[in-house]
Amino acid sequence: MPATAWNVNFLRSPQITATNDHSTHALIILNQPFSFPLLHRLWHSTQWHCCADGGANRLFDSFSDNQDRLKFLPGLIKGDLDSIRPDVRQFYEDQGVPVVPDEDQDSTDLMKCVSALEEKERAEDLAQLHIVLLGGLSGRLDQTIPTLAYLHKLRKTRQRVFAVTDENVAWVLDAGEHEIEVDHGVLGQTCGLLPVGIDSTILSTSGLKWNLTDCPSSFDGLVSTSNHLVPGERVVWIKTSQPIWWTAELREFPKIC
Ligand SMILES: Nc1ncnc2c1ncn2[C@@H]1O[C@H](COP(=O)(O)OP(=O)(O)OP(=O)(O)O)[C@@H](O)[C@H]1O
Ligand SMILES: Cc1ncc(C[n+]2csc(CCO)c2C)c(N)n1
Repeated sequence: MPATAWNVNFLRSPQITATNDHSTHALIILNQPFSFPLLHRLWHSTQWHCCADGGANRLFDSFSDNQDRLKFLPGLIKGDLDSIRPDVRQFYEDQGVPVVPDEDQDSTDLMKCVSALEEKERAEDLAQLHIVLLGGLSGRLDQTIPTLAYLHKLRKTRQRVFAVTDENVAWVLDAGEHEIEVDHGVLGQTCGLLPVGIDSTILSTSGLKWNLTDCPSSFDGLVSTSNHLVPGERVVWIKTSQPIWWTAELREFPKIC
């Protein structure tokens, strides 16, 4: 099997990459803090925008006036709607944004948004969009670990699902070989390979400061944390016998005036 190629071009400045193909990604905004530069960048590199319940409050609060708010209207707000504020709900409903309640108490608001995306893909006969989650890696542990678990499950049915915060971009690498294109303008130095949700894996890598060769990794043994990308290296190669979480540090994006 050839190595799976990965890039995080959706995090690059649209000015740098006119080739940024925003028509292939969906953004799901979760209820966790994020900076405006990160939102701005992700918004413009994604085609469909969905807020998971209280994620709508975060989007709304990213702007000081309605004129700017109107430039960032999501395609959908979905969840059990116990977190969205009444004023935020009213504002988006007035703009014609569908605010869809789903009372299911066995699935999270994130899961409800992914189901909505899948319904949209079916209804519009779309090719699968790559999913970008804004948030989901920090905050309450009983929300964070389910995000880690959910992306493990999604890898079986979705091609690409990324979780992005101001500090990290992370995703699950399936068993096999991967080549990650490293954009040093977007990614910081630090990265990790985290054996979450598996008993153990056998890892080999190149392009990192601390490389591994056929090395077992597990919670009982080695976890590659605080590893480094090597300046000048354009590709990280990873071979893993089991799915593994890959995480890389993000550089701070420039302020938007
Ligand atoms: N404190 C948190 N820490 C980490 N992630 C969070 C946190 N709060 C919310 N999220 C993420 O944002 C999504 C929307 O959250 P929201 O606050 O609207 O609803 P919730 O009622 O707390 O979450 P849920 O209904 O999904 O259990 C959640 O599904 C979860 O993925
Ligand atoms: C074993 C088990 N644990 C917790 C919940 C609660 N729960 C999980 S997702 C969700 C919806 C939140 O919007 C709620 C309330 C459950 N159903 N089953």
